[in-house]
Amino acid sequence: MARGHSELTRQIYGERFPQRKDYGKNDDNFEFGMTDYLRISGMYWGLTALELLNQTHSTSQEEIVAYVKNCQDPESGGISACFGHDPHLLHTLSAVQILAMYDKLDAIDTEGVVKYVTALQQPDGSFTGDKWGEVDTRFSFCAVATLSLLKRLDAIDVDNAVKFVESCMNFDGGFGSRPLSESHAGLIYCCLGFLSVTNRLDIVKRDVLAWWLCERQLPSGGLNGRPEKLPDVCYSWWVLSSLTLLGRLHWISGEKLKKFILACQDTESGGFSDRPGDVPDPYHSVFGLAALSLLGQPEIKTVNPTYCMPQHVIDRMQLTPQILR
Ligand SMILES: COc1ccc(S(=O)(=O)N2Cc3cc(C#N)ccc3N(Cc3cncn3C)C[C@H]2Cc2ccccc2)cc1
Ligand SMILES: [Zn+2]
Repeated sequence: MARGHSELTRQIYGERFPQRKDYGKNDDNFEFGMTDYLRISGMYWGLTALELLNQTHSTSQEEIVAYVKNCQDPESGGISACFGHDPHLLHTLSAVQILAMYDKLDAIDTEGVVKYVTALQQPDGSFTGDKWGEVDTRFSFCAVATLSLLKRLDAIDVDNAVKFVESCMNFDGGFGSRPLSESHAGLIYCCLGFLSVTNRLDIVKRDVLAWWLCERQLPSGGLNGRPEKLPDVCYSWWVLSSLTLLGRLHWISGEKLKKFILACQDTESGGFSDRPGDVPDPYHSVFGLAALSLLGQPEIKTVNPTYCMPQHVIDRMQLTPQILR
């Protein structure tokens, strides 16, 4: 099993390794400034990793909730990665996931979030990521995941949103960013997560897609995101969660994959990197842990394959995203 839980905690907060990457409160250091653009998502990655490890964290929930609240744009209702940045669907979802984990959704203007998400739906059913207009199936998932966590899926045209995602399905059963875009494991997870939330997994070519997904496994045991690409720990999550939603997790070798994921854990800090020997980070740490959870690692709490959040949070919220058995 992954080395000490507290080592990963230190990796994320850097308290015991000041010379190492400090993701902590030291807001005048270089890394802190250079990661402003992803801060609230970085918080979701780090805090979810700690929740899956059943670790309390050194930063108080009140401080975290206050930070998230401060990132909500009063005008649009959207939430940004960092105070003063533009709101975006990616970060709005991360913010709602964090608050849902702590049962503190009432700390923000939830109707403002509903207004922001609803305003991003396009006539063809798709969603843009923000006001600058980039359409991507990633944002379809962010939209319905956010609204379902707020119990407000009624605010959008779900049937039209499903029609757009269905239009992005390829001959290989996979999905891309937009119609006719190449299949990619990350987008397949987003589209299956979208269909799981909207209870429309019936439209998927189940075994054609499951076959494409299990062919992501390489001799190293690791998974890649597209044919001919290198393995990467974050694809462990995208592919495994997708196979779990399809009821086909057993189509890959869990033992070989577990060996690859553990080979990516940094022996000094406890964090996970994309590939063995690379620098660890909170993103690959949470997706490595979440993948190990799907593989049944007993020391890690059960993760929900649709939301990438602790299952006990989804249960408390009485959410029942569709999963094919
Ligand atoms: C280190 O250069 C980067 C490059 C991009 C980004 S990013 O745009 O914010 N982002 C999130 C991300 C976070 C971290 C961490 N900590 C590290 C990487 C990484 N990538 C890049 C990556 C991951 N696997 C291989 N690659 C090259 C994905 C990317 C896109 C994404 C955003 C949100 C949700 C899912 C995926 C951040 C850092
Ligand atoms: Zn990666």
